[in-house]
Amino acid sequence: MNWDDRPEDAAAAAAAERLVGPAAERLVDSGADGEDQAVEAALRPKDLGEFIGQEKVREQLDLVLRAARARGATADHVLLSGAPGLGKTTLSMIIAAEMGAPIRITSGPAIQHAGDLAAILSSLQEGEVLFLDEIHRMSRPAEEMLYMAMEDFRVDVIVGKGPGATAIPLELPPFTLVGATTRAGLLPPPLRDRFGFTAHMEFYEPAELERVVHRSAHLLDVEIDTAGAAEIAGRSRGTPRIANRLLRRVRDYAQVKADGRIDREIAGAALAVYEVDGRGLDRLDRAVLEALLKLFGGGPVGLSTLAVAVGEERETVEEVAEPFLVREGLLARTPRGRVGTPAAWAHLGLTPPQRAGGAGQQDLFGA
Ligand SMILES: Nc1ncnc2c1ncn2[C@@H]1O[C@H](COP(=O)(O)OP(=O)(O)OP(=O)(O)O)[C@@H](O)[C@H]1O
Repeated sequence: MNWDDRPEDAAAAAAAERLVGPAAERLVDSGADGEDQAVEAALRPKDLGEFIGQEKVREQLDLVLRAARARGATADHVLLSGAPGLGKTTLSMIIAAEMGAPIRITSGPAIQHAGDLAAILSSLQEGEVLFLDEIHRMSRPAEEMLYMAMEDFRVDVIVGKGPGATAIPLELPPFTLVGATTRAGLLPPPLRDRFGFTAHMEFYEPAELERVVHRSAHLLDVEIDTAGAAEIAGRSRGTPRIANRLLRRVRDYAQVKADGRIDREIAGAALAVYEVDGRGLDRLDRAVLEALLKLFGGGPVGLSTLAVAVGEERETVEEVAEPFLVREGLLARTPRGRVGTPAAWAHLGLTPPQRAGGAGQQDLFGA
């Protein structure tokens, strides 16, 4: 039996108190929203020197780009993998800027037919950077066309249908493909192998995010002290996009409730209004943890049951709340279901129940 779907659990949970409503717009979502896109353009670092953190990636990329420039060649294709909001788009723009090349931006889902890709590729200028976001979501035929384009700078355009169809080879100017993906493991090996340089982007350390916050505050003309920046950085879930978004909300608060300057107290008070706690958990994250600990004694409990208890879709809990909770060591996915860790009990200020025979919560992790 799949422990996530036990009907008795679902029934029990359905009767349980609903802790929250549907997932609202989340301040701590690492994806971009409309407002972000406009501000992000202004806040993006323009060259590798301005790009904060990711030391190894920066060092390696710097070598790749310098060497290409020295040879007067187009840079090798680059694959960037990592969670949303860590700076993949920013890096692709930096690659273009460092190479003195124009950039074309598109995404996997936008390329459903090989013809869409052929149209883009055939209109590239020599040396141009093609940024393909969510490259793992491209259609199969487009992907196959991309193999040849990356390797030989050539595509075969199929004209006609059925037995009369002919392939017309089309020469392409040399270009640099920068592919971005949140799931490098989903890329077929033939595609992965065609990238000359692959970089995995890690979540940022609090000290790095503090620098991101200081830099953005400076660009937005906001006064902020070290403690205020640290407060925002600590709640930003390792993600520059979230740090920038929280900074903007704290700025609003500081303007309305104080004199516009941000310190630890103002940052803390502002983020309390937006229900982002000291560790970066928001209302949904805490609702999941609270249900897990308070309603189900810390688990193990099936995912569907947990989702019903918080009044959310199973996918929302699994894809939106859980990855961060797991990363933070607050929730564990065990074969018997979800379990709250000792750190989760501590974070919510609750005491774990003693199990029969004196077994504590930790014993569940061996399941
Ligand atoms: N290393 C960094 N230093 C300073 N700011 C950064 C850094 N990385 C990202 N940012 C800022 O974070 C925001 C989001 O970055 P970006 O759009 O590049 O992320 P992404 O990984 O492409 O996200 P997605 O996968 O959702 O497209 C931008 O405003 C950018 O300026």
